[in-house]
Amino acid sequence: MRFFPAGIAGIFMIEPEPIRDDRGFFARTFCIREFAAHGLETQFVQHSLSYNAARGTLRGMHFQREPHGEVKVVTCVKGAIRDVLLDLREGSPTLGRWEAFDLTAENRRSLYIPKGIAHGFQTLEPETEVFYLISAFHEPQASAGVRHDDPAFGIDWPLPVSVMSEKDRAWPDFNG
Ligand SMILES: Cc1cn([C@H]2C[C@H](O)[C@@H](COP(=O)(O)OP(=O)(O)O[C@H]3O[C@@H](C)C(=O)[C@@H](O)[C@H]3O)O2)c(=O)[nH]c1=O
Repeated sequence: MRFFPAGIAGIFMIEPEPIRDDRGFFARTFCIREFAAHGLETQFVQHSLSYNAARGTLRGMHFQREPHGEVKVVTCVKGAIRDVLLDLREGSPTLGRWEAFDLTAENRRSLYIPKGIAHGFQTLEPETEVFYLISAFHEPQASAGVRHDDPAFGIDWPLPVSVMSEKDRAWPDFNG
């Protein structure tokens, strides 16, 4: 695997290194040793799948409050997404900054998302599936979010929103 640090500290884009032969390839997508060598979380207590029927579906921007902060590794295994990461870590030099990445079934890229980073994505194709490794258990009381169009951040989304949850429409304005 190759690990590329993003502009926001602590975020990595990860690419598999396929070993090819006549049948296709074999590629490692997670390795405790390699993650540990990069100082990354290695314990992922939940693996989850997000299926999205329509192009333009938007989920986000989500994080869990401490002490239930979660590290996530996100991979698009079918279709394509524009994935957006927003730094909400108190004291971070990039607090309030966001960064976007295209993850597709074809490019097979993953994103390593540290605690305190809000995460969201919009599907670029119908029938899109997103696979997660998550380091903490789901704690509904600790779930938090900011609106995808909060003027405090000015996130650029690629498409008009086709489908979104009521919860995600209703996140209040960010007040620092
Ligand atoms: C996230 C999550 C949801 N659920 C349940 C709650 C609810 O009934 C249903 C759908 O939940 P949500 O509406 O929160 O699903 P969704 O909006 O897809 O939530 C996800 O969004 C992206 C952007 C992330 O970064 C993820 O960490 C997660 O927050 O699944 C779990 O049981 N475990 C989980 O870990």
